[in-house]
Amino acid sequence: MENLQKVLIIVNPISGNIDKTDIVDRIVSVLNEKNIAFEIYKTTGENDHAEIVKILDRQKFDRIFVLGGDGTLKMLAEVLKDETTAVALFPTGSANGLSVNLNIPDNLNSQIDIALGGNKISIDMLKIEDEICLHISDFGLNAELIKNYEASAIRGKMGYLLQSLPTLWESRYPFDFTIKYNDKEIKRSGVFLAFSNAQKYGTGAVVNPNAKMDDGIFEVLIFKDFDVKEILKTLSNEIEFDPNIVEIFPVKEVEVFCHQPVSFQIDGEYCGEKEKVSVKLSTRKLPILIP
Ligand SMILES: Nc1ncnc2c1ncn2[C@@H]1O[C@H](COP(=O)(O)OP(=O)(O)OP(=O)(O)O)[C@@H](O)[C@H]1O
Repeated sequence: MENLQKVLIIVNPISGNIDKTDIVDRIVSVLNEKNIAFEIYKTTGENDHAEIVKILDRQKFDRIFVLGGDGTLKMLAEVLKDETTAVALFPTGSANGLSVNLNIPDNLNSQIDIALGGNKISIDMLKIEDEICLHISDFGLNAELIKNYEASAIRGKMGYLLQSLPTLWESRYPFDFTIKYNDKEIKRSGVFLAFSNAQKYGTGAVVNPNAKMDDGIFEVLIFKDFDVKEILKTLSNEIEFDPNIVEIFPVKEVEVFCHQPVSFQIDGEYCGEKEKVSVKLSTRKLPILIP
């Protein structure tokens, strides 16, 4: 174990509808046993970016523990400028896509061991206009599903399942895209187009089987048709898609223009309908502790 002096613990009290008191108590008792100082910040949902910047400006932390979902982590990623402070995940959101991709276990003691251990990966982050994306962002059918899910009362996987048929029924797919990258311009039609730095969605569906989160590139994925056979492959561990249905290519920077406004999402948060987005690798990476 590195010589850890001080840890910042960021707790989102509402994420995933989970009471985190016992989790925090357990973490605190381990830190006390090991004589590691700590500070706890509870998010409020208002002004958290600015409050965390103030805390990080005031002092240096060796580690930051995050108890929340993808949204809480993304908020930290947007303000954490010091790439030597590694982040530990305690996945407690309704969507924990990054933890799923990094194989963070469910067991709290294992999570604490990882958080205090020395195994790290510095993941690439995507910059989409002014926002950070940590794993997958997309145009089309999946973003429409997230929009309908956010408007419904039922959370979790069942909530997504219940919204899947109405989403398919109402969708105006296929969507027409013009994609500009590496001085090329191509036109494609598809049910969804994703920018992906990760292999899977938080639900576990594998859409970008060969992705590496720290390789300095990300992938553009286009599902050209609503093909049940190819969609079922995302739920298995099969890693070869039919190239006539699924096109995947690596980029460092890309611009996508839609021929009409299309639903768009970043890391599971619906962002409205958009006609154009520019995506590039962030100049910063995010160091995360892994098993
Ligand atoms: N104390 C709080 N009260 C209400 N909202 C909060 C609070 N703290 C953080 N938030 C909100 O929590 C969201 C981030 O939650 P996160 O994505 O980490 O977990 P989640 O369970 O996946 O949440 P969601 O179901 O809303 O996506 C942000 O929208 C943030 O504004």
